[in-house]
Amino acid sequence: MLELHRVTRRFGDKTAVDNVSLVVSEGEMVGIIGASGAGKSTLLRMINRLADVSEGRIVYSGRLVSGLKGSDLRRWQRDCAMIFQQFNLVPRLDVITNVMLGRLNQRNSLMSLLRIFTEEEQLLALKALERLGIAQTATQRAGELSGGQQQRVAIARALMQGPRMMLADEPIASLDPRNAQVVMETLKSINRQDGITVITNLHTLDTARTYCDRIIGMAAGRIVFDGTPAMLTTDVARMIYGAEGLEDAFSEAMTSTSLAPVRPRAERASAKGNSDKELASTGPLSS
Ligand SMILES: Nc1ncnc2c1ncn2[C@@H]1O[C@H](COP(=O)(O)OP(=O)(O)OP(=O)(O)O)[C@@H](O)[C@H]1O
Repeated sequence: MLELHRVTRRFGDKTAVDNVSLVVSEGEMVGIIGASGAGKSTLLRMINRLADVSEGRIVYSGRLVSGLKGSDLRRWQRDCAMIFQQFNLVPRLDVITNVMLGRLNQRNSLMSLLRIFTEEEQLLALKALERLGIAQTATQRAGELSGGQQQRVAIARALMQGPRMMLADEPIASLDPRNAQVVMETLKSINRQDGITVITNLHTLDTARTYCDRIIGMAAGRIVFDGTPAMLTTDVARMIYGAEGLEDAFSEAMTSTSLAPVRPRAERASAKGNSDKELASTGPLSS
């Protein structure tokens, strides 16, 4: 169980996250929504300890995460994998090496420095890529892949860490609706099949509603809504986004997964371009 107790983060005189308390149970799939600047990224970054809390405590399974240092902190960051909007891969390295980099926290520094990976690690990386339907890209440079493929490589890298929790900071914000859908289905499958807790920041309401069991709404650094998708009415959305932000939250121009009803794989494969090849190879996750 992850617990946040009265967590605040300030940057100078700006309060990005304001007195947030929250409990997330093992195996939940939680979406965090809110207007730009609401504090969603800062909240996730504090959980992963990419940012420190200014006040308050973060506890996981009884351990004070917000106080961890050195190897304990590295172990936590391995248990609590994070993926980002911009994928954060090493573009000039091949895909499989990028995935194996997910093991860095678990190996000695000389082997890491020389990028020597064991056969077992290579097999694990291939398995992760296979699961995400992109094993055929293993030897390609990561920078040559489409955005949707790159995000799946990032998820494979996160899986290599053997995490207990996966944090995703706007994982679909740079993707077209169809790739966004594939990535969200992947996260859902990781949550359902592996029992990994997933907490993801999302821009649009429909995506949160479709994929998450629980939605947390933030505004001005505070939690203003915490409930099921069914409880997320238009009035609640107005409170989260403000009247002027509401249109954006529902906007089809923003990344949304609602525009792309899943078509049979064969149909998708016969459609145009690279992204369709990619979708044709996504395996059971995209079906
Ligand atoms: N490193 C930083 N230094 C100064 N201010 C920051 C920093 N990081 C975040 N902030 C500020 O804190 C507030 C919350 O930012 P945050 O990125 O957490 O919001 P967000 O809800 O994730 O927004 P977006 O959806 O645009 O990513 C914003 O006003 C932002 O400008």
